[in-house]
Amino acid sequence: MPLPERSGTLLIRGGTIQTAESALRADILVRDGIIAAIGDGLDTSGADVLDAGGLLVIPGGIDPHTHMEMPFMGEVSSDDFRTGTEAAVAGGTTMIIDFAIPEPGGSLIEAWRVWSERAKKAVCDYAFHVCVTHWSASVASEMETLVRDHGVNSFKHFMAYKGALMVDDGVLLSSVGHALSLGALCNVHAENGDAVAHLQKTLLERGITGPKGHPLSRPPSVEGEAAQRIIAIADVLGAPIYIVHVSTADATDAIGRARANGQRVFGEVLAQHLVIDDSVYDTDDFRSAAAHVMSPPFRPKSHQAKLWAGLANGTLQTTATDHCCFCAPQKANGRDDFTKIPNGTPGIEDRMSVLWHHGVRTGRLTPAEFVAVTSTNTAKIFNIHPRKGNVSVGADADLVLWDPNGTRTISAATHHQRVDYNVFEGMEVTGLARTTIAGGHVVWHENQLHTVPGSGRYVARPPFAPICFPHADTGAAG
Ligand SMILES: NC(=O)NCCC(=O)O
Ligand SMILES: [Zn+2]
Ligand SMILES: [Zn+2]
Repeated sequence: MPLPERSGTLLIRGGTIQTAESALRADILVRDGIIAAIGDGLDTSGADVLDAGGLLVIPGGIDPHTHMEMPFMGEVSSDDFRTGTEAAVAGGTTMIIDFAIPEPGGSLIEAWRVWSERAKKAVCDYAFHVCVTHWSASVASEMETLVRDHGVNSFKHFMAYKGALMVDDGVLLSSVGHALSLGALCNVHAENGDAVAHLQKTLLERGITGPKGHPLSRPPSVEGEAAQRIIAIADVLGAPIYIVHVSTADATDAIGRARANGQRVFGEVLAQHLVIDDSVYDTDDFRSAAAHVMSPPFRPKSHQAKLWAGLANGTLQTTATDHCCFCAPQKANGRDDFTKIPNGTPGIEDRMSVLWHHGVRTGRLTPAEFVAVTSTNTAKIFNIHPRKGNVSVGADADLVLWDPNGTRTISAATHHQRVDYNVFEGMEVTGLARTTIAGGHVVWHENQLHTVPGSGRYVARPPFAPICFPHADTGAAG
């Protein structure tokens, strides 16, 4: 089928609309980037037609955790906002939330400006969590400005990376408490950074300098302890909290207990952690082992069942990729010292297929749950629903014509990510994006990109997401 012109009006005909709630056979009329009508027998004069026969029409994926062109560990991650978002749309993701990270001791607003400049070449919509890496009166005041004037409703904290991004409990208490008063949600990378630093030192002293030392320096209990600690801090303050890249049974259980007690704790899991285990470090091939160095590291396989169950039973709500690419020459910085290997793995192009193949096709997730954990729940938690993560009249036309039976083999040889390996290399997956529509325009169709750098828009996110701040939603005293 030929590619429709960028005419502004598009009819998606013959598909089954799959949302997080239901499946419905209906056509969709898109006008000026917005879903204008849903139904049969729509007035479609002048519209370009996309045939969705045999396909599902789903909300475009939202990846709430990416790091495009991020300076980190002496390098800059290799996918920029153009290449990274092109890879995103090729895989059915139409929005990312990246992280603006201040210089040490620096301004949060300046970081937001720097990242806004970098993101101007994005081909799909984007937003930023802003990182809090230190505490002062000016940080508090900048958080307020970011929420009020810049559409930021989430702040990120690292409990790991001692001597760089890590914050202590005092900073966490101040920041989470302040964010609560602003109606903003705090994100946390939960690993005990002191324990990691201690174990790294001990391992190096014992002569363990290769990538095998990486998982040994970050055992599951390091994540479990930090998850419990931030949950306790949030409980003390009565604040919601969002834990990024949950990789262990330990942290999943901690979130489950907190939620059972009524705490608003949200958990994110990465596509990579769901299907790849720690056997990737069990090799003397430095390049291959270093390629898999990310934090938290890949875990013993036994953790994966808990992560999948967490997604299915609602303990974990979102899936992400922590897309953070470093090529082999960058990873080689740590050839003689695993603590110097830039941490991060790619994933943005393959998250949706991996989730469909290993989630839906195995019966772990229903198609509705797939939509919930790939877009809708993220849109609700970060307060951009129903504009995003949704197929309804008035919503943004970020849509994917999803082929539930289409098959492809994942490979760095064919992917669009600007990185020289793929952690899912050779994996044959069923379920793929035939066509991706971002902001009403076809950006991926029949295996071809049709993107326009700069067509992505910044998405301002208002504070007090109802799912995080139910008191604010009802008007009751909080
Ligand atoms: N995850 C990772 O290894 N790199 C990116 C930074 C972070 O999210 O911790
Ligand atoms: Zn992290
Ligand atoms: Zn990250």
